[in-house]
Amino acid sequence: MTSHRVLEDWPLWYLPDALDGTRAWQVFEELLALPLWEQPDITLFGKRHPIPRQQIWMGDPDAAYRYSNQQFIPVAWHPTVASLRDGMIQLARQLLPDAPAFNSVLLNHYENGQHRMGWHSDNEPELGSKPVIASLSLGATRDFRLRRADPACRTLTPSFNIPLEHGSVLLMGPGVQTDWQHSLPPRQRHQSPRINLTFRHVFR
Ligand SMILES: O=C(O)CCC(=O)C(=O)O
Ligand SMILES: [Fe+2]
Repeated sequence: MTSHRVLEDWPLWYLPDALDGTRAWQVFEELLALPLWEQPDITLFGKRHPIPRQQIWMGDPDAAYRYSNQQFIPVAWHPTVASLRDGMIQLARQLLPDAPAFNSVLLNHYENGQHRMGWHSDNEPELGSKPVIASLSLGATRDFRLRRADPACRTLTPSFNIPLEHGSVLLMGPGVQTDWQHSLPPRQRHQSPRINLTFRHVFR
């Protein structure tokens, strides 16, 4: 499998053909049809807004997760997602032999180019101090943007985009969530849907 090391000093890899294209489209259609997608409200500066995307938390029953001040109890593993999880654990361990077994996944559905995700790091305490996250992308290619978490570092290390293609995996290893932030900026001209799955290990 092809893997590109994205950064010299951090364990970040891009694997463009992690999932075979035909299987990836089958999975995409299957996940798109799940009756589980939700668009919860978040509170920003005291005002409630629906999040600009749809999501599903899936995982082991005790892998509860806090996100944007809300507690999410994961829904049970869908068999297709469980089999993707097993593949992602194997893949992660090829590059990071100590990678933990993923026990939860956040699925995001970006219906069109207006759907997006703002700057953040996945550094919630339940992910531990050295999170390993495998991010699988399906459907439309969208730019994933990275910038240094410390604003003082941003002049020396500029922000950059990685276009995440259908069937690709971005593997983020220890340190990436500490030193970097990421976002999925809106792209007005992109109208087709995308699904992203970030496999995580939640400590409990
Ligand atoms: O959709 C993406 O590629 C990013 C998703 C993400 O950053 C997250 O779920 O934490
Ligand atoms: Fe993230």
